[in-house]
Amino acid sequence: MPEDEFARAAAAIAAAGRRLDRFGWVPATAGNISVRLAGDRVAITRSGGHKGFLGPEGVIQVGLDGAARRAGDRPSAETGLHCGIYRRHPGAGAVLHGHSVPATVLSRLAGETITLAGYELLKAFPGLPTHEAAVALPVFDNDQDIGRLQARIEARWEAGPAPPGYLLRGHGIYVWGADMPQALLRLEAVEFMLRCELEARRLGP
Ligand SMILES: CSCCC(=O)C(=O)COP(=O)(O)O
Ligand SMILES: [Zn+2]
Repeated sequence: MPEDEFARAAAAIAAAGRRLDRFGWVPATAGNISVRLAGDRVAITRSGGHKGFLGPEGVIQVGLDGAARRAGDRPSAETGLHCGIYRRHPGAGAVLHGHSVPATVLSRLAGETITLAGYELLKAFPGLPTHEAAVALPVFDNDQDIGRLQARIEARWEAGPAPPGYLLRGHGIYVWGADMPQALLRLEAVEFMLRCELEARRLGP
């Protein structure tokens, strides 16, 4: 029943918000979280709420075009990025966006990618059975025009295979998975590796 599906998705989103908040990845009202629903619908956080304290009204429904299903609802300002992921990657079932210190700082220092290599936790990414592999996370310049930003992201996806995540310069990170547990696992793995990269830079050569 669609209402049960939405209630389950809203509960998973609220639990994920509490988890991201515990790590300090959604300061102030930063971050947004979504789950794909049947029938080209998406459950997504309302804009402007604290993602660590999501109540029953904190999650709403949009279509895959990003439009709110209920008049007057204001979905996340970054809904277009979530819907862009679901449209392009049919296997995506949940999307997480956070503003951690490592993602924010490293994306400011990076070029077009951040390469994570030699970490055991790379195994959390699809198709990487050993720690000897590498993942090149795309880094896009931030843009308040979400449609324009999404067009640049799609152009990158058109250019070839890309990992299930990217960074926005000086802003934060997007990661997705087949479902919420997989999205959380990937986000935690990549955040751990970004923290290691930041720590290594502090220590110097
Ligand atoms: C207060 S953070 C600025 C907006 C942002 O980047 C974000 O992640 C939260 O926006 P939302 O509309 O999803 O609350
Ligand atoms: Zn954001």
